[in-house]
Amino acid sequence: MNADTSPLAIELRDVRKSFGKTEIIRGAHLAVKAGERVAIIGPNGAGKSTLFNLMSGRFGITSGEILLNGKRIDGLAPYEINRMGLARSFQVSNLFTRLSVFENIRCAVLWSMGYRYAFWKFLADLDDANERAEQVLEMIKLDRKRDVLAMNLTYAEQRALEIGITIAGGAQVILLDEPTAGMSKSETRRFIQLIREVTEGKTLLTVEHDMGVVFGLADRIAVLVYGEVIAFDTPEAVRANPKVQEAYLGSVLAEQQAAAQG
Ligand SMILES: Nc1ncnc2c1ncn2[C@@H]1O[C@H](COP(=O)(O)OP(=O)(O)OP(=O)(O)O)[C@@H](O)[C@H]1O
Repeated sequence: MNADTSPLAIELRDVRKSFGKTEIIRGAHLAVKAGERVAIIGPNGAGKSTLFNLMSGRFGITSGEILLNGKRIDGLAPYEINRMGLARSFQVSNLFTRLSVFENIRCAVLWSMGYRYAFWKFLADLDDANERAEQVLEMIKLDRKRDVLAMNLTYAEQRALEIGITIAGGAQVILLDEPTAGMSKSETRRFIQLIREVTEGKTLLTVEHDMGVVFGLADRIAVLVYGEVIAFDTPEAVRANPKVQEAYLGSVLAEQQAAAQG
């Protein structure tokens, strides 16, 4: 019996999702504890991004249940799920490129406060929003770039700004879709550290292809193959799991090792 009684931050119960006649998520189960860092890995097309889209409410599920902090969220709109404490980043850039770094963060903060074009409310909230935006800028180490337009940042800085936008509202469950994609090795190393810092004490789920990032960041790894979670365990246990070796890791590790040597 499992003696660990930590509360669950996010739970998937027999989740299924079809696009037309094709079932992409085929009875996925996952139970992530509050404060855990989890990486979701798996072959291309396994359904990793789809799983994120289901958790964040971008797509509706076909059947099953998704719970956030013990409450059902399947069927809710993305903004409702966000206000309940789940925020996600996207593979594709989500920045306002013609706004400054500070304004990007402040927009995200105001949005999370439920600001909806009410001018009196906007004025009342502005001091709080400014303060929170400054805190986030420091956390993502872009305070010295606060007035730079987002389009003039380096690629790695833009990715950091995206993380800032994702955490701006104070969500406790953070979903990051390939946060280090396209970065050099040294940028990736620094970025893993940044992710660790800004998600300290929060629950983190990442979709990730880079095994260095996965093994450097995750407390537990979920392996998704053809829309099913075939393993969910510590990095060591996942690495040693023959089912995972056969379905995915064996070939990926060999490829990444060859690339590192070549
Ligand atoms: N909106 C959609 N409509 C139809 N099919 C979709 C849609 N979104 C995803 N799919 C299909 O679902 C499958 C899983 O896609 P998904 O992007 O979730 O995989 P993934 O594991 O994230 O892949 P990758 O590692 O390549 O990013 C793919 O076959 C994809 O074509």
